[in-house]
Amino acid sequence: MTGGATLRLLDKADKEIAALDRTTVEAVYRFQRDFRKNPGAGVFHLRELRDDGRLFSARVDQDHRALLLRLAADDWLLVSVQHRDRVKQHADRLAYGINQVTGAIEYVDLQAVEEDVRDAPDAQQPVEEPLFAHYGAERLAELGVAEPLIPIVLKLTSDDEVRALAKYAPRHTGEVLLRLRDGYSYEDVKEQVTAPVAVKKEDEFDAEDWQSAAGRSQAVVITDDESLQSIIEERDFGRWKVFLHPTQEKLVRREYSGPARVSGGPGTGKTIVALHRVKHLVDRLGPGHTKPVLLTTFNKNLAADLRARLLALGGPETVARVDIVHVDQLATRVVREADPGNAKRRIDDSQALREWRQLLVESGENRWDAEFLSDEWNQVILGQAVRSRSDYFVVRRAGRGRTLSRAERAQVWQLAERFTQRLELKGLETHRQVAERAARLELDRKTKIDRRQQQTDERGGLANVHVESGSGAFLRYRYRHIVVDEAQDLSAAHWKMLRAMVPAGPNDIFLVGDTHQRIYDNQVTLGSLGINIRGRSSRLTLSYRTTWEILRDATKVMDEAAEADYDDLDGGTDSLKGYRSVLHGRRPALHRADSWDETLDAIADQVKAWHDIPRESVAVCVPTNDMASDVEQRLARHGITSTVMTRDGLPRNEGVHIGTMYRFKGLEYQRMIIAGVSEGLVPRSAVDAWQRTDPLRHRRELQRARSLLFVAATRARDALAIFWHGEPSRFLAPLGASNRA
Ligand SMILES: Nc1ncnc2c1ncn2[C@@H]1O[C@H](COP(=O)(O)OP(=O)(O)OP(=O)(O)O)[C@@H](O)[C@H]1O
Repeated sequence: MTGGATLRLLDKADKEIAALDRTTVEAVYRFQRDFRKNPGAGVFHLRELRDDGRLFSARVDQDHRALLLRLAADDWLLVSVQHRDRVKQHADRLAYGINQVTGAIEYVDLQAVEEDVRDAPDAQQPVEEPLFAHYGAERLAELGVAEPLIPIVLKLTSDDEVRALAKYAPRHTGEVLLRLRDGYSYEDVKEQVTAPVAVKKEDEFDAEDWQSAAGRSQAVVITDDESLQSIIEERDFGRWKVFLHPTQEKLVRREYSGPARVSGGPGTGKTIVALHRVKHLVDRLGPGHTKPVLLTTFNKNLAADLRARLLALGGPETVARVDIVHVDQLATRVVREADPGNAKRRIDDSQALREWRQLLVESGENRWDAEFLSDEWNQVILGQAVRSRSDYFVVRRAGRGRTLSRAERAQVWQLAERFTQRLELKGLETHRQVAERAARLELDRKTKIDRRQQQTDERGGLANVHVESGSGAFLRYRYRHIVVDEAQDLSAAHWKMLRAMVPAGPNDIFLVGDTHQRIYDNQVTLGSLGINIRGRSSRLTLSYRTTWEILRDATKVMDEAAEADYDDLDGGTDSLKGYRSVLHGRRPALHRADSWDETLDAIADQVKAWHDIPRESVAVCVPTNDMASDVEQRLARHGITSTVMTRDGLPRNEGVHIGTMYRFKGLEYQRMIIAGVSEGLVPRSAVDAWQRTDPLRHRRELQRARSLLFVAATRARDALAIFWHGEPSRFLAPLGASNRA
C-alpha cells in the first residue's frame, strides 16, 4: 500500500487519547500524520487482529498501538489507542460491528467495561435484583443497546455500575440505559431515545457497507495535522465542533422546502446546530465576496458570542460570508439607511416603561397604569402596526386580558399619541418602534423587488426592461438564507422584517429557540407573519450542558405551570417531553438565610468553597440591579474579584460574573449561585396585583418569572446553589424549599 488514506476518529477515542500521558499524545499526533500519508509504511507494523480483514493494530510508539477498523481499502477508523500489552492479552475482547437499529459503527472494549463495572463502588455490595434483566436481551437489542454488551447489561445491579458502563459503551447504549434508569418506560425510551436515531424501515441498510455506516456514526474525518490536535487539546470546548449527535447532524444537513424550526430544552445544542447549519449553508455557496447568509440573535452579547464560535468552527472563510448582527441592530441599520440623518437615542422596554410612568405622573393621569399602557402600546399599537385612532377602535386585542370600551380606547389612544410626542421631543426611540419601521421599510422594498421581477418575467427577461431609477430594479433581497438563534424572544415586527429580507424558498429561514425560556413578552404566530414552519419543526432533547440532577430540579420549577402555556411559535404548544441528560452530579443545594445581608455573606462563603475552579467559571444571579451591586461590594469585602454584567455585556472578563437573571440568557457557567429567590422578588410582588384585575396578565407574568428562573438555573453545568431569605419563592416549593427546614 502506498498513497494517502482517509483517517477518521470515532467518538470517545478522543477522550481515551486525551487521558494518555503527554509523550504518547504527541506520538499519536505524529502517527495520524504519517498514517494518513501511507498506512502501508513498515514502521506501523500494521497487523490484522482478526481474520475478517476489519480490525488492525498499528504501532504508535514503542509501547502503544492504535486500533483501527478498515472501512474500505484506503479508509480507516481510529477506535482506540492502548498499551501494547493490553492489546496482546485482550485482543479477543474487542468487539465491533454495525448496530442493527442505528446503523452506526460501534466499538467496545469488553475487558475495560468489565474491569470498570467491577470497580464501581456498589459492585462490592451483596447482589441485588439486576436492573435490566426483566427486559430480556431481545428487547434491549430492539432499543439499540450494543449487542456485545447485553450480557453485561443484564447483570448490572446499581447506578454506579450503569454509569461505569456508560462511560465505555457506545453513546446510544449509554443514553438508553440511563433513560431506563431514570424510570422511563420501555415505550417512552423507544420513542424518545431510539426512534430519533434509528434507521427508518424503508431505508434498509447494507450490513456490510462500513463506509456508509461511518456516515451514520459519530466519527470525524481527520483532515489535517491540526484537526486531531484541536479535538484533543480543546477537550469539551472542541468536541461540539466535530461530534454532533445524530439528531443534531440530521437537522444541520437536511434540505428544507421552506422555513424550519428547531426547539429543545436548555443546553440541547440549539445554538450549536444553528452554527453548523450556517457553516453548511456557506459551504454550499459558490465562491464570492458577498454575505448572503444572515446569522442573527436577540442581543449584542449573544451576537458577539456567535461570531466567536462561528470563527472557531469555520474559520475566517466562513465568517466572511455571514452577516452576524443582533436583530435590533439590523433594524437600526435598515432605518438608518432610509433616514441617514436620524440621531435618536435607542431605549429598551424598561426605559420606555419609565417614560410612561413619568408621563402619567406629569399629566396627573391616574386612571391607567404605566405597565398596562406600555404593553398595550408594544403589543397592540406597535405590534399590529395600528396607525390611526379609527384603526385602534377596531383592532383585535387577543390575549390582552381586560377588554376596553370605545371610550377607553379613545383615552388610551390619546395617551399613546402623547407618549410618542414625548419620545420625539426627547430625541428617543424605542427598539420596538425601530423594529416596526424597519419591518415596514423592508416590506416596501420586497414589494418593489417582486413587482420588478414580475415585470421582468412578463417582458421576457432583464434585457428588455427599461430601468427606472429608484424603482427597485437595482434592489435585491438582502440574503439567501437567514438563521435565527433565541427565536422565542423576537417580536412580530422582527419576524416581518426578516421575512421580507429573504426570498421565500428552500432553506430560506432556519430558527432555533425554546419558548420555555421566553423572558420578553413577545408571543407570535409565525404562520400569520408569512413564515410557515408547519411540517418542518423538530425538537432536540439531550442536554449537553446540565447534569441530570440540575435539569430535573429546573424542570420541576416549570412543571407547576400548565404545559399548554408554552407555545410552539405557531399557535400550537411545545413541551419538554423527553428532555434529558446523561451527565451526573450533585443535586442543587437550597439554602435559607434570615436576611439579604446574611445571604450576601453566604454567597461569599460559597464562592470561596469553590476555590478549585477559576473565578470566571462561577456566576451569581440575582433578581435586581441593586442586589447585583450588593453582591459585588460584599464579595470585594471578602477579597473576591467580580464583574457585574451590563446591558452591553461584561466590562471585563475578570472574577466572578454577577448579573440579573435577564443577563444570563444564552450563557453557561460551570457553577452558579442564584440568590434572592424569595417571595416578593421571584416573582416580584407587583405581579400578584394582576390576579384580580387582569387574570390573564397575571398568568403571563407568572409564566415569565418562572421562565426567568428556569433560564438562570439551566446555565449551570455542574453545580447550582440557590439562596433565599424571608419566604422561599413559590416556584421553589416543588424542590422542597420551606422555612420549616
Ligand atoms: N454535539 C455536541 N457535542 C459536545 N458538546 C455539545 C454538543 N452540542 C452541544 N454541546 C455543548 O452543550 C452546551 C449547550 O449548547 P448550546 O448552547 O448550543 O445549547 P442551547 O440549546 O442553545 O442552550 P440554551 O437554550 O440554554 O441557550 C454548549 O457548551 C455546547 O458546546
